[in-house]
Amino acid sequence: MLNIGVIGCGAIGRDHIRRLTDIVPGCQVVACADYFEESANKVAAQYEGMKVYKTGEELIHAPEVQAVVITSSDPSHAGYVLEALKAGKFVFCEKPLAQNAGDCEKIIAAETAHGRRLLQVGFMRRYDRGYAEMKRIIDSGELGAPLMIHACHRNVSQPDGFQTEMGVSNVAIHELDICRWLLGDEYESAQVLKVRQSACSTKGYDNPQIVLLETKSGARIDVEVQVADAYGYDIQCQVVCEKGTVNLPDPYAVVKRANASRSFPILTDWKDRFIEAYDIELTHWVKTLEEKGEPDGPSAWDGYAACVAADALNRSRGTGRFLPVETMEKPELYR
Ligand SMILES: NC(=O)c1ccc[n+]([C@@H]2O[C@H](COP(=O)([O-])OP(=O)(O)OC[C@H]3O[C@@H](n4cnc5c(N)ncnc54)[C@H](O)[C@@H]3O)[C@@H](O)[C@H]2O)c1
Ligand SMILES: O[C@H]1[C@H](O)[C@@H](O)[C@H](O)[C@@H](O)[C@H]1O
Repeated sequence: MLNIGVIGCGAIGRDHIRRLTDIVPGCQVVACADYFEESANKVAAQYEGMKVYKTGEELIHAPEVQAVVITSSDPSHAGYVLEALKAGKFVFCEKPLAQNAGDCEKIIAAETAHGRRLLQVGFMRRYDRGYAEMKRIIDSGELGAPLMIHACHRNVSQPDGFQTEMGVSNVAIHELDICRWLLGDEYESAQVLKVRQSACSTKGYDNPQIVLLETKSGARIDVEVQVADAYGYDIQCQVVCEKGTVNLPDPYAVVKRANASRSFPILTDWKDRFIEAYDIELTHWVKTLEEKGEPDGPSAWDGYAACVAADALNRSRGTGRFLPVETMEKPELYR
């Protein structure tokens, strides 16, 4: 039985605690912490024997905690990951791995010093059945080489404090990971464009933005990033290959026929849209720790590659130019 401590008791922290308790076999959440102690106390009160720590650092070093799940806000990720690696503990960190590529490099240095993997990054889309089937078809070669990806990432709205850069570093970071995974390719250059702005966002951040990427093999990717669309949580992805295309399926929904129309609901929350992917992701994580003694899901290198692209995109804003996406040499541990 793997004893887990969770740092961050907000939306996804609570959701992961629920699934680690009710769905995922072979583990239990024994501790939690949150910047607002009250949030952690409220969560712990719902689960028997769950201990609350005042700080994330105390939780990481608690002797009963064997693995740490980081679900606190983006700026806190790198510090907690480094602390967990210092303690030699397994760590699952929600995306993004860090706020910039430089912090990811520190994490890579800390993990490679151990000589084995301890960290997995929460790029759960790799565990979604739709994306997995798209990858299987692309990898089979039956459609020839992939040439282009057209994707879009639409959220209903954003909380206060959301900023333009987060449209890339927090939101499109999922596409930055899934596109290089689908194509088995790396990025060469990147540019973000501002387009005609939507009246749905009046809070000072750019919406929509278009993320453009070119890969090393010359494939082109465009991602519409709409962080306040006022209608639903809508994730689309089409990979165009030489001899055909593959599309991400829409989530299961019953079609209703009434009042002279056919209709089906569109989800509004990422929790529901990727519920199965999160379940599979964390089940796989716990299973591999138990069976192999280390994780095999998205690595520090994957977290880093996405952050390098995100940094280039955010630097490109307003320049009208594609900027190079340059990574350091890939350490042996991640090959
Ligand atoms: N993989 C996914 O699809 C997915 C989905 C949602 C969120 N996330 C990621 O998970 C993280 C949390 O997102 P959320 O939607 O739950 O946000 P949230 O705001 O609902 O929750 C964040 C929680 O972290 C706490 N917190 C903030 N700074 C902290 C610190 N330094 N130490 C301890 N606790 C701290 C806050 O008090 C809050 O309770 C974000 O990094 C986000 O990018 C990933
Ligand atoms: O933190 C969330 C989460 O990662 C969702 O999957 C994404 O769609 C949202 O845009 C983001 O804010």
